[in-house]
Amino acid sequence: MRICIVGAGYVGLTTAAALADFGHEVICVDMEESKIESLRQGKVPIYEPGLDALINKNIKNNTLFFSSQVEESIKDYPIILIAVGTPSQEDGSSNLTFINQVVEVIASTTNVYKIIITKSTVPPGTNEWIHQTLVAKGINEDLFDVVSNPEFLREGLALWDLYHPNKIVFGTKTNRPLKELKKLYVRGKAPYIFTSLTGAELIKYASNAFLATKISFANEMARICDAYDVDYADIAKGLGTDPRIGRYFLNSGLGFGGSCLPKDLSSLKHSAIRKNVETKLLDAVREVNDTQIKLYLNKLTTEVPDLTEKQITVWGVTFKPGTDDLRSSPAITLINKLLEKGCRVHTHDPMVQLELPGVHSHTDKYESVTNSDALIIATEWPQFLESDWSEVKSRMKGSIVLDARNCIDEKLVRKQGLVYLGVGKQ
Ligand SMILES: NC(=O)c1ccc[n+]([C@@H]2O[C@H](COP(=O)([O-])OP(=O)(O)OC[C@H]3O[C@@H](n4cnc5c(N)ncnc54)[C@H](O)[C@@H]3O)[C@@H](O)[C@H]2O)c1
Ligand SMILES: O=c1ccn([C@@H]2O[C@H](COP(=O)(O)OP(=O)(O)O[C@H]3O[C@H](CO)[C@@H](O)[C@H](O)[C@H]3O)[C@@H](O)[C@H]2O)c(=O)[nH]1
Repeated sequence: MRICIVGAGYVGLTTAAALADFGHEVICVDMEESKIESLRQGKVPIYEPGLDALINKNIKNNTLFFSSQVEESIKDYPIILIAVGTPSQEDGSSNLTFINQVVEVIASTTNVYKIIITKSTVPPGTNEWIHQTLVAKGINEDLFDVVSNPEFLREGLALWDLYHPNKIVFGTKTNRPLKELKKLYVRGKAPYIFTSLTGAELIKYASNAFLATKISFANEMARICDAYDVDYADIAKGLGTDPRIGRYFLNSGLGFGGSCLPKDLSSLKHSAIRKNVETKLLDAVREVNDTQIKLYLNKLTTEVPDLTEKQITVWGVTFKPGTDDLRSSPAITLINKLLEKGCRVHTHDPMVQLELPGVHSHTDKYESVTNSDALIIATEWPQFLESDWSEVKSRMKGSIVLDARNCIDEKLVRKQGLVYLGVGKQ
């Protein structure tokens, strides 16, 4: 099949590489010319394991192309897959400017039948709106089908997820595009979930809201464990053995960040309010998450009451391990709070040299702790788990290790005479 993917961001690029590898002819277009230019030369602007090699393989095989001629490509291709960003607005609702731009182009260029697939995460009612807008702009309903096909990939594991989906969701208005849609992906044993346009949109929001709920539940349980001197890891293990609960997404720590969970939670709340539906649970999930950083900072100030002029090292700045993505990273929020309190902040991250005023970034993790009063682990990169704690101790001025992802073996840290702090970790 010939597919035009609009948006060469995280989802656009990973999906383009996978679909080209599945045997389709794929063109990935973006309005950012410099991005397209470097992609044409095989330079991939994001870090995702395996993506660089896959993109270059497909470019060589002539199955994957890049272009900044957005309009021409949309006109030329029979299947349009929209993967543009849908960022949060100040009130928490989704900014649909980029979706609107693409719909405008589709409306002005469609004169033969097209399947228009929305992969971007969009609020309930958006795909219905796309359909109605095209009709209102004079495009005959015989000339298009709108499909809501949300994406569930995780950053850092994006290609694995695209090759091994656990479900494929298609929201449609009619059965007409189904035959073509079934040729799109490698499905394995994943079930198809066929639903309405709005049903598919809500499956995506419900998934991310549920994952966020699990994390906030874990964080609240860790607070209770802390108060009762119980190790939360035991609780997570106990909970996780029940298949009705499952062990995934029960790790406590600084809370959830990234480009999706916080944004989608806010957008879902906004969509509910627009229909006068109360969101007490979603509000509580957000509240717990918003107070996690304060909780860890309070833990730190029990040992270091005045943080002014203290040198604090933060290990891990990305929103989770395995990515270079800093979008809504809890580590960055933490760093900004430390700067506000007058700390001198040093950082180390295996992927990112942080460029932030007032922050000293180091490529070497041991060098980053030299003369520091405290070390905070903000992202659970595997490299941190295997640290030489005697080396850390010998370089630090102070002795506090605040494990804000509950990922370090506290016995190894304490053995070196360091003070180990965690929430729900004794
Ligand atoms: N990042 C993820 O892990 C992930 C996973 C599942 C779903 N999603 C959803 O997928 C969507 C895209 O996310 P992302 O992280 O890939 O976004 P992104 O911001 O990384 O990339 C979006 C790209 O779209 C381009 N673009 C915007 N408007 C355009 C236009 N009119 N024409 C051509 N190009 C245009 C931008 O230049 C940018 O390169 C969002 O709705 C997001 O919620 C993201
Ligand atoms: O037990 C856990 C698991 C995760 N997190 C945090 O939650 C955030 C999100 O993690 P994750 O869900 O792995 O990252 P994303 O790559 O943003 O993926 C989510 O968001 C995507 C975009 O919508 C969806 O496609 C994915 O299915 C969904 O997992 C990160 O800050 C993690 O540190 C925890 O605090 N505890």
